[in-house]
Amino acid sequence: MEVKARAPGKIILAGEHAVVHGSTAVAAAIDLYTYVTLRLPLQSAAENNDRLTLQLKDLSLEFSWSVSRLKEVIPCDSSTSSPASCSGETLKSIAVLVEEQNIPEEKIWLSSGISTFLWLYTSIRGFSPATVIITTELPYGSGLGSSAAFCVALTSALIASSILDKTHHEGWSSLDETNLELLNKWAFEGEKIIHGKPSGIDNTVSAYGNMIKFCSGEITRLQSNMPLRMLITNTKVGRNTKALVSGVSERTVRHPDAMKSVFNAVDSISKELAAIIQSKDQNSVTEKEESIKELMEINQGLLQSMGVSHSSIDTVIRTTLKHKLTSKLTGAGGGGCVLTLLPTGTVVDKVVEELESSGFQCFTASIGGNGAEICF
Ligand SMILES: Nc1ncnc2c1ncn2[C@@H]1O[C@H](COP(=O)(O)OP(=O)(O)OP(=O)(O)O)[C@@H](O)[C@H]1O
Ligand SMILES: C[C@@](O)(CCO)CC(=O)[O-]
Ligand SMILES: [Mg+2]
Repeated sequence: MEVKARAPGKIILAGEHAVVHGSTAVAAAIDLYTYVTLRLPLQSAAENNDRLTLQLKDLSLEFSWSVSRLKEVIPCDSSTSSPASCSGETLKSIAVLVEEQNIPEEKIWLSSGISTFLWLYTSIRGFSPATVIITTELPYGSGLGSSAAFCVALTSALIASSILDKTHHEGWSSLDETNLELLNKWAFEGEKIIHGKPSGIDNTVSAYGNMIKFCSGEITRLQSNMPLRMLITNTKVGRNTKALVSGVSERTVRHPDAMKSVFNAVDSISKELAAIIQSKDQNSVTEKEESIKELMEINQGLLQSMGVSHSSIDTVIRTTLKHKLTSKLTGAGGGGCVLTLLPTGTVVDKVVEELESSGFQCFTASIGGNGAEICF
């Protein structure tokens, strides 16, 4: 049997980092996906094939464990029908299984993803053989939610494999609300292994799609009433969300009052942004775009004060400003991707040429599309 699933990456329009500390944030799905194919052997063949294999196709990497080895190392009680956190002890056992795979040194950043794979797989499907093939259109570790798309797509495929009604649909179809809620909870637990202390916004927007306002786990789906175009520039500076999130937490412990004010300001920015995007009033689009521009500028300043910007991000901001365009980092920062608002009528050729001549990679993506989907 074969099940396919896909889940989108995201951009955060306002509120990253502060959202981890209880502020509101606004995020939208983008039309770049992570795809998972789950191949389960037929019952008769399962006896001869007792392996769980993970293929990361884009990286030409394959990892494989015998099911008996998994059973020997991973505590059995980790298999449960309702989403629960991976204990420190289980994570240590899983790390042993990951180390045995001798991941190439230059790809060692994959370790947390592979641990998450082993944990989600064995928790949801138990100790059974399968081949899981993963491909992605998202750059890894660049602020576009590659980790969340990975967790959501994987969990969608695992949950879909246990849905009994496998009526064949043409193409991709979404999951029902109950399964969406379930997979989102599992994906959040997976994100914890990769991010340490995620807010849950990335897995939620990847699971549900569209555009959302998110605050302390509360989701409000937003209906955009204006055109919103963003240029995405990948600085190609590698970074890791877990380290950046914990850096902000450490700063918060050192300066609780000052940081509280920063997080409050971000909360106001996100709420105002959500209101502008949803507003049906006939204010000219130009006026709304001017307000969004200013909010992005203030948000970027606050992200700078949280210590998560980077000289490469500053270069993108300066370059786009020469073309009268406003930018802010998106996702965890520290490098990664930068968003530039493209007001109606903007011609991007010149600014893209200048950014790319500095070694950055630019692209546009459609904002606010589908969430997790499956295909039998
Ligand atoms: N397709 C994938 N296959 C395996 N592991 C993946 C995949 N995508 C992401 N990961 C894991 O997620 C890690 C990157 O997650 P990280 O949260 O640091 O960045 P991001 O999710 O791209 O950006 P952000 O969290 O800022 O949106 C990788 O180092 C890897 O461990
Ligand atoms: C930096 C952060 O706010 C967003 C990463 O895309 C982390 C999180 O919310 O989990
Ligand atoms: Mg991430």
